[in-house]
Amino acid sequence: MKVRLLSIGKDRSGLFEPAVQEYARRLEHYTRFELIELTEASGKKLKPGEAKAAEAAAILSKRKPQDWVVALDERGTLLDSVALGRYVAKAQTGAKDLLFVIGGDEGLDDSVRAAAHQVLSLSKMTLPHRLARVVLIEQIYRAFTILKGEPYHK
Ligand SMILES: C[S@@+](CC[C@H](N)C(=O)[O-])C[C@H]1O[C@@H](n2cnc3c(N)ncnc32)[C@H](O)[C@@H]1O
Repeated sequence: MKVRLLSIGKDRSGLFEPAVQEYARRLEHYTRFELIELTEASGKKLKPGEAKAAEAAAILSKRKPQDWVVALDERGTLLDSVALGRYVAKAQTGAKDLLFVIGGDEGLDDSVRAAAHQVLSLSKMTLPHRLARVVLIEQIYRAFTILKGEPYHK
């Protein structure tokens, strides 16, 4: 299976990128994995709603027919790590790929949530999107170690 993690905008602080790259490297041991970064539309002098719609069009153009789209949103469903592992296993069994999507400063457009197979919350709190990205990639890595019965998850 292939897992892709799509996000909007660059990590200008550089705080989280080393951790993301480390988990991306580790994930390659378990699955085909790709990080996708799309340019923020908010810097293009668009109104907030227009920026979200432009980002949504770019996000949805990356979908492939075999993808299950998982939209990250604080209002989504809270899963524990074992349940995320079960979700990954279900996708694997169904010969599906996973496309995880993290929004930009303005969040995700309704059209992305509507197109998603799952809207996933990492917490009820709002996280900066770059921090959400590192938490999510660690949880994807953890899910694969759970499926392999490895001791990483205690
Ligand atoms: C700064 S947040 C956007 C907040 C925006 N006000 C909203 O209503 O969505 C940027 C992105 O980070 C991700 N994110 C932030 N907190 C999250 C959480 N608790 N659970 C899941 N994703 C989160 C989402 O993908 C969100 O679109």
